Amino acid sequence: MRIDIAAVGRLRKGPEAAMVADYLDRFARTGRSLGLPPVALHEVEDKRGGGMSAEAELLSRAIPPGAALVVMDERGEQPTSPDFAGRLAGYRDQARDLCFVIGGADGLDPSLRARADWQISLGRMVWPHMLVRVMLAEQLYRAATILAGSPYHRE
Ligand SMILES: C[S@@+](CC[C@H](N)C(=O)[O-])C[C@H]1O[C@@H](n2cnc3c(N)ncnc32)[C@H](O)[C@@H]1O
Repeated sequence: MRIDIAAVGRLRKGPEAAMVADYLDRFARTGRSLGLPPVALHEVEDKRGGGMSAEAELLSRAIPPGAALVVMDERGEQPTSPDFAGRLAGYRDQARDLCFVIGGADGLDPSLRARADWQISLGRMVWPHMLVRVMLAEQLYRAATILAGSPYHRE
């Protein structure tokens, strides 16, 4: 199994980058004994102003063939953290690769959303894509702690 995040935009050094790195590092350490691999982050940038369709093309190249496509979108399903952890464990148990996709300022091209295996919403409000990276990284770490039975997550 591999886990990737494909995201539009380059995250410069700063608080969001530090938080993403910290949560992904914690995920890697907690996930090791659970059979969960470290997350690889792929940033894509369309410098030609081609909009969502050009971004979709770049994102598609970053999605490993055969990986379950998990699109982050405010219109998606709103799983609980234990649900999210359970689904993550399910993909691991099937040895299925997983790729999370986060759009840019204009959002994700409908063609990408249409072929998603799962659309996850972090609430119905729209968040800046850099914060979505932080929240996704935190939820991955939280999921690993839930699967490990550690007391980080409390209901
Ligand atoms: C600034 S938002 C783009 C919003 C855009 N207006 C749209 O209609 O999609 C950038 C990206 O962050 C992610 N995002 C923003 N809010 C989200 C939410 N509530 N839940 C899940 N993902 C979200 C999505 O991947 C989105 O494409």
